[in-house]
Amino acid sequence: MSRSTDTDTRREEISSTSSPFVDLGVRPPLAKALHVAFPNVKGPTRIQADLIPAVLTGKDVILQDDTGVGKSFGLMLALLNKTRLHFKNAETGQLNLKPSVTSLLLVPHRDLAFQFLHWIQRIVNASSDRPPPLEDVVQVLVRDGKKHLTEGLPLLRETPPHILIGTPASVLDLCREDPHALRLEELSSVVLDDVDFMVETASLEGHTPAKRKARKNIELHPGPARSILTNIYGERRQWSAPGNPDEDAFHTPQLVACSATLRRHLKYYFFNETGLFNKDTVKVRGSVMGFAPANIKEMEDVALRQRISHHVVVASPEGIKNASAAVERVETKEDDPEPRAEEREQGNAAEELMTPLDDAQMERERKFSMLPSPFNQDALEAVAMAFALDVPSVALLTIPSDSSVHRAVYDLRALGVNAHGMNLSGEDQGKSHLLHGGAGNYKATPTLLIATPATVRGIDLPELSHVFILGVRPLQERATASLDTYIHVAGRVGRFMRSGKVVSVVTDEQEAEWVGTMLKRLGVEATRLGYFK
Ligand SMILES: Nc1ncnc2c1ncn2[C@@H]1O[C@H](COP(=O)(O)OP(=O)(O)OP(=O)(O)O)[C@@H](O)[C@H]1O
Repeated sequence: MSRSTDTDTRREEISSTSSPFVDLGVRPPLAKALHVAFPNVKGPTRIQADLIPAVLTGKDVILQDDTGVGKSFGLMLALLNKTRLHFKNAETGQLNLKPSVTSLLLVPHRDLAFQFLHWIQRIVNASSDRPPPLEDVVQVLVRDGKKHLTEGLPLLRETPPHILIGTPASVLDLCREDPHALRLEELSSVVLDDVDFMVETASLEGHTPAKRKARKNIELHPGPARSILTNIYGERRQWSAPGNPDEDAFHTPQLVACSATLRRHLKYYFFNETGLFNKDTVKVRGSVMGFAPANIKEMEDVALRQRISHHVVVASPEGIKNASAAVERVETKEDDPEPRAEEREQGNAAEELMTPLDDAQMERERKFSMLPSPFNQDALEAVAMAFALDVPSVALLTIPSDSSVHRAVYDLRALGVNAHGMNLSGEDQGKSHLLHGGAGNYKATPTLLIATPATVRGIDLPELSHVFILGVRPLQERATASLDTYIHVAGRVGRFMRSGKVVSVVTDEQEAEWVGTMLKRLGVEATRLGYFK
């Protein structure tokens, strides 16, 4: 007789109760596996209650809501719930016995692909005592040397998964290598999470030479996501023209696009310029692009923006201090006590607070020790100090996209920080923090994960309490893009009732002022950190 486990008991308990997800159209076995895998997910968030049924209708969906409200998680559930697709045999016209890829989920970077993979893996493992092989359900295709072609492509041909998750560049590589492997136009759905980062568009306003050049540039170099979309949907406008007798015979996959930031020019591209979206597209929209709540009653699942505090710290040879415009913080009873140094003062030597590096990283360390650092050392010291005083478990540091993550890791480790480049397929680099239960886990060695703004979009690390941002200044020329970047980077904290701090580290008051202006546009102001002057 087999021993019963906690998971078995939980599955039995759940089988006798109905799930609010079932009311949205989620099949009971999936709802049951969801509750076993994610016991904290008791019911849908407000946006999921709209989004899941919308995706399940099969119509096109455009979705916009704040960061951290469950958009990606809801998309994953809807895609898992879809009926498995079988392509028709091109010669006989009969449905193939072997199932095909049902949905293609395009994401802007590899770590988001791995995050989805981990979520799905957890649900698959909870689905039964003998779960199906993971590769039947989901596969990830990211550029990793040529591995996506030498290993990913043969696996995809042999075992087409229900959901294929990939970056646009890797999917385009695959389609060029073997145009028949994926049969893009026959898929059931194509989903773009964080679409604005994958499909580049330029502002429609203004006819300055710089703006004209930006628009021309996009035309000449459309980028992989645009190429894939044109490939699949390029003829849609022509076929869906009113009065076209063949309109119904023309199948294209459902198109779903989602982000917290959807600017007007992107919508124009989708609806007016290209006609990629169908005319009966469902628009799912929550609160949009700001940190100030529009309506307090609606804040229940809108990531509780008040719980993110924003800080601007000026680091210079004269010392580290709060920006002069920063205001005193008004304490609320939910606020975390600060600083947290006492939780960290367990008598640990600095070395014990470091998790080891792998061989490649060690080799890099040796090289870096011979070269001067490109980073402002005052700024790094400010990060190191705030990390030591205030971070209980995990923090994130974003550095400008043209800087070296490896070098930042090296420099911060030299300052005693347990720093790692973020890589959600590696344990110390983030994977182990992906599925943890959230705040309160102070036992693990505190870790600072380092990444560029582009590679943190959509990432959800439940224990994350702090985001440090270095190098806001280079983004100045493109104010709207900078604002969107800030929204996505800052949105890694303050998710699902958790609090969090966003600390922009700048090197002079002028830069601090610029950040202050940007915060004003978001409806918030910088508050002082108690442990800096
Ligand atoms: N219904 C739910 N109940 C409780 N927690 C949930 C629910 N749905 C999602 N979550 C959790 O909320 C977190 C954020 O979800 P998700 O990443 O989907 O947000 P998002 O809106 O896509 O954010 P972003 O715009 O930053 O990508 C995840 O940790 C997820 O496990």
